[in-house]
Amino acid sequence: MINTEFLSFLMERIHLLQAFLAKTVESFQEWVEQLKVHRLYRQHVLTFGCGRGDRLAAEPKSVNKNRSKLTTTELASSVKACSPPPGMPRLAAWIIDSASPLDQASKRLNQVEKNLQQLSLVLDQIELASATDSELGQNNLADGLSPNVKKDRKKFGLRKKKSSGGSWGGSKNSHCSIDLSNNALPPPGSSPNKNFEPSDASPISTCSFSGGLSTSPASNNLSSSNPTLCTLTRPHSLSTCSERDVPIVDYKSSSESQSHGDFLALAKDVNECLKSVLYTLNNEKDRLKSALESETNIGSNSSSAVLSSLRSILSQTQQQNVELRARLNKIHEVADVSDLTEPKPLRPSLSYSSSCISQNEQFFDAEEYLNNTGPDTDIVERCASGVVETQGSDTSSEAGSISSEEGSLSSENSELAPSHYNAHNNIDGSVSTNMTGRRTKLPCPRPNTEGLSLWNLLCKNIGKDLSQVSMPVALNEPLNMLQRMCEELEYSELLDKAAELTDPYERMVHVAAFAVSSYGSSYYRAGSKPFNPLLGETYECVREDKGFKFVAEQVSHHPPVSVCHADSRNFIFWQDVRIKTKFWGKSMEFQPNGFINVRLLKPDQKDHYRWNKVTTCVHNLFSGQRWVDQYGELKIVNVDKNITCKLTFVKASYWSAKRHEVHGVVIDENEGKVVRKLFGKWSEALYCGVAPSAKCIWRQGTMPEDYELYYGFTRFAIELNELDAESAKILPVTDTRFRPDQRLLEEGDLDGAEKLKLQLEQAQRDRRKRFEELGIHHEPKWFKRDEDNEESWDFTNKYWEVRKNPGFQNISLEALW
Ligand SMILES: CC(C)CCC[C@@H](C)[C@H]1CC[C@H]2[C@@H]3CC=C4C[C@@H](O)CC[C@]4(C)[C@H]3CC[C@]12C
Repeated sequence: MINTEFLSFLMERIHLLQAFLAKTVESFQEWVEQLKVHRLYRQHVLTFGCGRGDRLAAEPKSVNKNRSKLTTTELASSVKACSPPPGMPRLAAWIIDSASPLDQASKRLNQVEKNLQQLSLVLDQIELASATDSELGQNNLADGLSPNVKKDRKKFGLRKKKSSGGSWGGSKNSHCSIDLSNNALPPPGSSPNKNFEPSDASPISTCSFSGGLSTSPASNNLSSSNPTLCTLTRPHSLSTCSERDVPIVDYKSSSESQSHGDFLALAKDVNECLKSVLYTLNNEKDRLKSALESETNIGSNSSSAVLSSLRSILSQTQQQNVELRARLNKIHEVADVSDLTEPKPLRPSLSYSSSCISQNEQFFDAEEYLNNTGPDTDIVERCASGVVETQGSDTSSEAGSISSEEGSLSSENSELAPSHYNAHNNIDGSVSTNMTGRRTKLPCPRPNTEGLSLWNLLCKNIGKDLSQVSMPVALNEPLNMLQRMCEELEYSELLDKAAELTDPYERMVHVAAFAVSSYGSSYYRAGSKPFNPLLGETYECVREDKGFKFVAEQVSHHPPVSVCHADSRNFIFWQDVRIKTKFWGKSMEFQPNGFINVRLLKPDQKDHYRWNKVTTCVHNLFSGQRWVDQYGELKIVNVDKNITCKLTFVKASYWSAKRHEVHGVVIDENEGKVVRKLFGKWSEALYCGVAPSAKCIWRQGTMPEDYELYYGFTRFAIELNELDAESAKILPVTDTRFRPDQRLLEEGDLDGAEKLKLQLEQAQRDRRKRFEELGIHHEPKWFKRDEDNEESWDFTNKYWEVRKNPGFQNISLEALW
């Protein structure tokens, strides 16, 4: 009775165990699958990098599906194929190392499942036997086993076990010891190596078997229903497992007792296997945990290493910066600029460009000395609003910088103005100045001209002379044509250098570089046009640092003609500019007529150079991205020495990537041979000779900070319209610096500028009318027509005489505004 109870109890436990195991196996296998996928993903990451790893990670389902079809061996071999290189992260190493134990554990669980099925069959047998025993009350064979069972037991290596006390007998009440409790297992979280060691060093080898037995008809059924079981063998390792802790149930030489023996052997196997699996899992869990921890540490360590190296680089750079500043200050202190002081003592000058020719000056960056006061947001907002109208176009001049191989600089200084007063300071009252007191920034950035329809304007004026068409002031830059002519002297050092040279060819080379340099800054100025000067308007620029004084006057309104004259110890420069404009639809061409003249004063007075201007073209008129091109032939003639220089400005072509190219030759016309070769870019530099040994004669200077926001002005251009208190007392009222609409534009007051501009233009028309009615012909104040050449204008030098004595304040000048 007890026996039956015990059996049913056992049955119940086994079913429970089976159900539990079925679930466990299922979820374990699921987990193993997931792990496999993850392992593969990590392998991909290791092999191909994160990009592909991510891709894999993005398709976990498909990977999972595909991968689940792989056998464990395939997986293991694929893992081996991608073995991590030495020094790879611990996590990666774990992924690869864990492949084999986990696969084994998975196999073992499968086995356990099968064993449980066997157990249940054996139990059925036992039940059957005990029922038969009790019902028929008869014993079977003497040893309690059928011949078949005996055979099978031999075959599978199963044998009866003795109890721990050595007795073969035992109580029927003895417990079956399929120990599912955790007692024999390591406590959670403990290291399996320390706390739990299976009998064999390798948990895999301990129980890598599959059990299978049958003696009874039931087991025969089993064999036939599951043929694999018949072929399964029990390895010797089982004996290792089964030597210990086997609970003995003593049955008196009956088939039942033998079945019990089988049952116990199987149960013990299951127990050992489960222990081993648990061990493996715990082991792997711990290893995974420590791998993860170490990787996290490595990650944080490496990022902190990067941070600390960045910090040290930063501190080094700061140190270098401090040293550089100190050096610059020293340079500045010892810089000798006295030799530039002619009429009055000269203040230290600041550089504008990348290089210059002067020997005893050194380059230092004006920005180091900034007071740094930019326009505030208020001004910017004002700039962005309002659209005004302006008039016509014109010529102007620009300059870049010079360079020589020795390294040089171009510099500027102020006109003796001791105070930094600017009659039209920044709106917020601040002035950004450099060391000499000259400003380094315009008071306001260029207004936003989006939405300005140039197209409508041009359509309305088709057929008209565009120089006479009034254009919105928003299209203007706060400089006029007279000032742009002065801008051509930015690289006047080239002329100083030319004057020093005794070789006439070299002198020509430097004059040619000066001619090219005047186009340099126009590269940045496609966006806006200079103001048209009013008739009688003048502009003077005294640059003691550069050693020249310049004066210009608007001598004609119809057609607009601007003339200028500059004096220096080393040269005289003069030119008259009339611009012919052609509108081509999307682009506009400007052809300045007239000549530019330079006379080098050293070593003799007979070195006169004259040249024409090439065509300037503004492309993409109606889109924001206007760009400038220069093309044509520029011929410089040395009138006195019969030496010429022919320069070609190559037109930008759709078919070529080359832009802004200039090349040319210096020809000794007396001998009819090329004596020098020149090449370069008008926006960059001009070289003499043959590459790669060519010598750089001129290089465009660096642009100031935020130049795009400030009309693309160079530092030299920024200073041209500056008005300080002292100059304000000296200058004639006709000087451009007093022109109010241009000043308002500079300050960002578009509405005010527009209104004033219209008023001034109207006043000019009225004046003209009045003069015509009175029969008075306008006579330029400071220039007179060349008697031999109607088109040409001579400077009378009266301007400087009157300036000196009695002073412009003491003579009456026509009020233009
Ligand atoms: C519709 C608008 C925006 C057109 C703008 C036209 C501007 C960019 C044009 C008009 C007249 C042109 C100037 C004409 C003459 C000279 C003299 C030369 O030695 C250098 C280039 C320079 C100074 C040109 C620069 C570009 C220029 C200023």
